[in-house]
Amino acid sequence: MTEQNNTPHTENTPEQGTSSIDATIQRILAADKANKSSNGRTTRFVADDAHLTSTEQRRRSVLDDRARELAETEEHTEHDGEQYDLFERRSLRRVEGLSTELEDVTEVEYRQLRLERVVLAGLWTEGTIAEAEYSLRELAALAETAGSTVLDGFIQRRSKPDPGTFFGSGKAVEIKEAVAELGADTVVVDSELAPSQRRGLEDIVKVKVIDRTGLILDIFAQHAKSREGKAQVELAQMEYMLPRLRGWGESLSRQAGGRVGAAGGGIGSRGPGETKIELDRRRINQRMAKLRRDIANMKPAREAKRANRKRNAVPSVAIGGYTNAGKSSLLNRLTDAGVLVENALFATLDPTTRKAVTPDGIGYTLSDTVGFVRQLPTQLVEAFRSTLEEVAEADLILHVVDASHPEPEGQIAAVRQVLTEVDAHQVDEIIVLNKADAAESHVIERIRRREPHVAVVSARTGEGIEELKELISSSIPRPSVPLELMVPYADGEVVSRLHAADAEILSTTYEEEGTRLSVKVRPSLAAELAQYQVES
Ligand SMILES: Nc1nc2c(ncn2[C@@H]2O[C@H](COP(=O)(O)OP(=O)(O)OP(=O)(O)O)[C@@H](O)[C@H]2O)c(=O)[nH]1
Ligand SMILES: [Mg+2]
Repeated sequence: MTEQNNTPHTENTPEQGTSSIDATIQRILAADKANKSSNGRTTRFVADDAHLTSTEQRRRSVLDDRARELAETEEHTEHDGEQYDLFERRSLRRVEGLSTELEDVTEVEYRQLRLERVVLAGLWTEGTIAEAEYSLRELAALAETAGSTVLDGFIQRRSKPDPGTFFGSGKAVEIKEAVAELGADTVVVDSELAPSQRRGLEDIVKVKVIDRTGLILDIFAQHAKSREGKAQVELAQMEYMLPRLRGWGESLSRQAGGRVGAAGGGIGSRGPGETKIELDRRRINQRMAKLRRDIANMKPAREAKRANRKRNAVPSVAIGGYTNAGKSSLLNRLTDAGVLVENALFATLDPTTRKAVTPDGIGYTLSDTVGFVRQLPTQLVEAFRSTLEEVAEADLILHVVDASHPEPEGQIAAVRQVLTEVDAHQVDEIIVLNKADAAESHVIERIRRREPHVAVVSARTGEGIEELKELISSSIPRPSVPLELMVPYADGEVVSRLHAADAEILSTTYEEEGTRLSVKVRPSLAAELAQYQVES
C-alpha cells in the first residue's frame, strides 16, 4: 500500500465542517444537549462476569463493561431491555473504552488513514441483548487486533437499519457527540454498511466511519503472508472498495468545496472529481483482473500437491473453526508443527499442512486453515475460495470450538454457514470442544447433547488429546487391502517402511525365511508388495 492521497484528504478536526450541514448539526446538537440536561441520566449496564475467560476479562476491562444509555429518561430501568417499544425510542447503549491504528482498507493504495481512537456502534435487531453484546465485544477484539484503541461502544435497539444513516439521524447525532467528547477519530459499525449509509453517517458524525467488513479486511491485509494470501486479500479489498469509491471522504470534501443544496452533487463532486473516479475505477478493474489471473496461476501448484496426496491415498484431515478457537494450538498438539499461536483474531491466514500418524501408525495429513467469524465478508469467502475448498476435499473436518465461550453455538453456526458456502458441509465432522481447562461443564454438556461426534480437549493441557487421536484414527478412511506377507530378513527396509507408512499391521511373526506379516494397506502399496505376498 502506498500513500498517494489521490482523493481529498479527510481531516478529523471538529472545526473543519463549516458548511450549512455542519451548522444544522450544531443546531441539532445544541437542542439535543438542552433536552438531555433536563432529563438525562446515565446508568451502568451490568453483566454477569462469572463465565468469562481471562481473555474476555481482559477484553472487558478495556471495554470497562459499561454500556450506558445516552438517550435515557427518569423512568427507564434495566428491565426495559425486554420492552421493545421503550428501546425503540431511547435505545442507544454505550460501552466504553477502545483505541487503535488502522489502515483504511477501502482506500487500498489510494490513501492511508491512521485510526487511533475508535468508537464502536452496533444495532441490536434480533436475539438477546447478551448476543448483541458478544457481537460488539467481538468487534472490539477485531478493532484491537487491527491495532486500534477502543474508547467506547454503543448498541442501539432498532427493528431494522435506517436506510439513510443506519442508526437514524437522531442516534447518529448522539454518536457524534460521544465522538467529540472522547476525541475519537473513527466510528466502527458492527455490520456491513451500504455505501450511502456510510456516507450518511459520516456526514453526521464528522469522522471516518468504517464497517465490520472493512475492519476484517484490514486485519486480513495485515496478517497475510504468502503471495497467494496477499493476492487473495487484495482482491477482496478491491471488490469491497469498488462500489464505495465515491464514498470515502467525499462528505467532508464536499463541504470543504461548498456544497450546494441537499440533493447531492455540487461543487467538488463533478468535473475533475468524476474523471478521477472513473480513472480509479478503471485502474482497480485492471488490477483485479490481474489478481484473479495471478491467483488462478498459483492454484496449480497447490492442486498438484493435493493430487499427490490423493494418489497416495493419504487421508486428509482439515482443522476448521471460529477464529481464536485454538486451531493452531491443536495442530501443534497433534503434530508438533510449531505453528504460530496467538491470542489474536485471524493469526493464521495461510494454511499449513503437516503429517500426522494415528496411534496405530496410519499416516494422514492435518491442515490448519483460516479462522471464520460471524459475517465473514463475502468478498473474503470468494477470494479465499481456493483455500477453503481444500477443506471441502478433506476426508474429515475437525471443527474446533472455543468451549470457554459461554455460547459457542453461534460460532458453530457461523462456521457451518461458511462451510456450506464452499460445499464442505457434507464432509465428516468432529466437533472438538477445545479449552476444556477453561470451560464450564454445562456448556460442554449442552453441546454434547446436540452434536453426534464430539471430543472434549484442551490443546493447552493436553487433556483429551489421546482420545481425539483415537477418534481421528477411527474416522479416517482406513487401509482396506488385506495382505499376508513374507519378507526376507535381507529386505528389512520393507518392514520398516510398512511401519512408517500407511499400513495397519495386524500381526508380525519371525520365521526362518523372514518376517511374516498380516497387514492391511492401501491399494497403491498393495501393488508394490505383490512379490512378498504368500498364502495365509
Ligand atoms: N485456556 C486455553 N487456551 C487455549 C487453548 N487452546 C488455545 N488456547 C489459546 O487460545 C488462543 C488462540 O489460539 P490459536 O491456536 O492461535 O487459535 P486459532 O484458532 O489458530 O486462531 P486464528 O488462527 O487466529 O483463527 C491462544 O491464546 C491460545 O493460547 C486451551 O486448550 N485452553
Ligand atoms: Mg491459527
